[in-house]
Amino acid sequence: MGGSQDFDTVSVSSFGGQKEKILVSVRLRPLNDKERSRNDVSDWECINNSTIIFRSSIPERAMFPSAYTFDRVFGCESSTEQVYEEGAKEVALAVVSGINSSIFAYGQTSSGKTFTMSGITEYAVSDIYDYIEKHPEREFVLKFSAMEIYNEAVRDLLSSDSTPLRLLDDPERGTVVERLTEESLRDWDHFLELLAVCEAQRHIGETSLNEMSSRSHQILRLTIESSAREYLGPDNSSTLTACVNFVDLAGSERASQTLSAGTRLKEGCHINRSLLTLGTVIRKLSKGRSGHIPYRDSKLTRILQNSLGGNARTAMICTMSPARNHVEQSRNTLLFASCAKEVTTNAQVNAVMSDKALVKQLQRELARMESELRSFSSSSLVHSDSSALLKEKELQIEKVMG
Ligand SMILES: Nc1ncnc2c1ncn2[C@@H]1O[C@H](COP(=O)(O)OP(=O)(O)OP(=O)(O)O)[C@@H](O)[C@H]1O
Repeated sequence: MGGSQDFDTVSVSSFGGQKEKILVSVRLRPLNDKERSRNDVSDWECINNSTIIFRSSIPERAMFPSAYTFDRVFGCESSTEQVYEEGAKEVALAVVSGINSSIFAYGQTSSGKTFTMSGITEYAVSDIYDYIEKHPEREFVLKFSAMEIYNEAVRDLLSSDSTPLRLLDDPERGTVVERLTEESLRDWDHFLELLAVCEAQRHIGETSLNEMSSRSHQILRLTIESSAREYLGPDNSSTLTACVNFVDLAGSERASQTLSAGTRLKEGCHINRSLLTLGTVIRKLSKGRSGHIPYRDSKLTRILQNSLGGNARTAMICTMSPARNHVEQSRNTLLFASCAKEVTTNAQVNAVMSDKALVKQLQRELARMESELRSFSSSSLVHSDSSALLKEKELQIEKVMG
């Protein structure tokens, strides 16, 4: 297997920040055999590209809202490819331009999260390879890692060692998962091989741990670094780096109830803390940024802090069953989705500068300041300010070279 994530000797700077809302879609799956066999009926219908309505003749349901609007809604006839094209592609592919991105699947158990997310992951990585092929002037390095969070323990899905991994705080990169395997991707086939490894690792979990599939979160992460193959002058010497996360969340039944009522926080040992915290974080962010946002209360929200209101573009696909029997869960999913669409992120282009490029840039700044100092030497105030700045730049160069 590949090496683990290390702290690089590069500095990351972000520029070109753009505020935008999380792209929120809802996907309705068809009734499944089990639902049909118990004569369950479908209560939901997508009436156009962005509105889903509740159609029920039951009078006590009339008090609930009956129409919900999102960026996109997909009815049961929609293919995963369509969901990808219209609900995830633009966000996922931002990664090739140095912008972090995340695609989440949220919904109750067996609503179609894994079905949707595994398709989206493959379509996105295939498009990324297409993009790379069309840009021979740049050199791309792809790294893949995969983790699972179960009962607040983070596990490496590319390693047979199931020891929980620790989270560390890095001043530049935020939360880092210590010793997480990072495989350099050779090609598409290698990617499929690694997906199979993840699936097998998850499978072991499912048989040994009760309800693992719907109680755990899976994060597949592709990190892409790119730089121009030819030297195009000092201003183009930076490398772009960003990652895209494909997040298949735990089943939202139970946890989502706190989002609506805020009262069922104490569900004893069955609480999925990460999912509860995700609900709280999304609810608080949807009301604006005032007050404390409890990212640090769970592993999931710590690891994905940037994707939740930070430096990233984010798409959320909320999956639901159309069955009347699941109406409460479906409403909770729609409530979560409604909060998510109010959340704003601030995606930026991440440029990594090598030590060599950094020294060059500092030397250029130093030369500029020296010439400024000469022309303003008559003013003692400017002189003392500039001298201090010069000293600071010199120290920076010494530190980088040293
Ligand atoms: N849009 C869809 N069209 C056809 N079949 C679907 C669709 N969505 C889900 N399914 C089927 O429904 C079943 C449950 O889907 P899936 O495993 O993706 O659910 P899930 O939300 O990931 O569940 P869990 O939380 O338990 O892991 C699978 O057999 C899947 O193939």
